[in-house]
Amino acid sequence: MHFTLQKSNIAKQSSIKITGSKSESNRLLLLQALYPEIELNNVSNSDDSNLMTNALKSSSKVVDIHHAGTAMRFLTAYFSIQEGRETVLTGSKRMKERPIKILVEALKELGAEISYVENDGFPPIKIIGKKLTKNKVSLNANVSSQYISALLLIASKLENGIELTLEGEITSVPYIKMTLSLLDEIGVESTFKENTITVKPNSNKLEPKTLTVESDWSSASYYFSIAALSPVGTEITLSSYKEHSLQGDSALVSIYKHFGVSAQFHENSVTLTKENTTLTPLNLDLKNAPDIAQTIAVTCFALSIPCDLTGLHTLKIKETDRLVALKTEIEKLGGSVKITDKSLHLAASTAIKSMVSIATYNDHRMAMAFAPLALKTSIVIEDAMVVSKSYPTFWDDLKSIGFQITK
Ligand SMILES: O=C(O)C1=C[C@@H](OP(=O)(O)O)[C@@H](O)[C@H](O)C1
Ligand SMILES: C=C(OP(=O)(O)O)C(=O)O
Repeated sequence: MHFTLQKSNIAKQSSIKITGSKSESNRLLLLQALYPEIELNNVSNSDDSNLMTNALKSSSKVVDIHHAGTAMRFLTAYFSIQEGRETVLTGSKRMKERPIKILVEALKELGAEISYVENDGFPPIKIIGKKLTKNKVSLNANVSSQYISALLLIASKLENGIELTLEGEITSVPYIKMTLSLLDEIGVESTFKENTITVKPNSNKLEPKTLTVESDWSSASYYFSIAALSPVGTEITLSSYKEHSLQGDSALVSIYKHFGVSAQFHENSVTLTKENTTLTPLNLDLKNAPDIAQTIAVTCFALSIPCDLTGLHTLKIKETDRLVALKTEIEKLGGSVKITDKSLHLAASTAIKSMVSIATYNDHRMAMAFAPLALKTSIVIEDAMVVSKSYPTFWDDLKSIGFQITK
């Protein structure tokens, strides 16, 4: 279903409650399956987290996780240690193009039994659950941190824990640190020194504990963009957020100062305020926060600021090739974009074309990143319900702050 967003003005003051982080949720759901004494609050209502919950409960042989990358990678590790169980883990057409070989090889090095059902190196995969007895493994850390988090999440259930050597430049580091912090919160010990991570085994029950998932910072990015495109004095309050987050995308707070957006934290929320600022070109390395690249590129386009975004080598294996998708859609709107396989250069724009129809390529972040442009001009977002992958109430929330949206 396509949505038309008429050129809109938003309320001077508004507030939004955003669902729990899908990254934290999908880690904690897996840990809860391993350690049922954990209780969770504010779990994400995203498709990806619902798919994770259902997959962990499912006893069927074929488990389909659709577009959910974290679920695919984390469950590959999880089913590898479900002794005696045979599982075929599959996903959407796009999931079958997202590489998994590095993780599969690492698990096999630990003793896992995994084979490819269709194409070598890609889902679907057949996993025969086993007791994994080895504990030392090394893997290339430059393709996806999700492979590393997957191994870390099951590590404490291995007889000897894990000693992981990370080769090459480590990408998306905050997501690895998030995994280790959550292990620490539930009482599993680990170390991360230089390029080696160790996790201690723990076959015992843990102290019963309730953990509250912080709301999703990647979802918050769209409100940083909205604030940046709004008149000076506009305030948007988002909950539930804290100043010291486990989520690397909380780097938004410092990044969006560049666009005149300040963030004040309260007990359980953060207020974004648009302030007067002089706009200058932006140079940014996003290897630690790849999911906010689309939001930032569109903010720059809307504000006519040239930008150079680097560290984007993981974008081409996400829900779509996000570099190509960004270039194609920004150029439809009148912008000029150059891409390599790891960077994006946006020239200063002159005008934004009106009523352009933005294709979303089964990528929630394409839909959400382009939506703030409605503060500048009318725009159509194709297949708008794609947002449910991470943020099902996105359009209702935009309406509640003043966006005029029709089907
Ligand atoms: O571990 C996680 O929760 C995630 C890690 C990142 O992936 P990569 O490590 O593949 O960049 C990120 O893009 C994804 O949305 C969520
Ligand atoms: C890349 C993403 O998700 P995943 O890799 O888990 O599919 C995302 O949410 O932007």
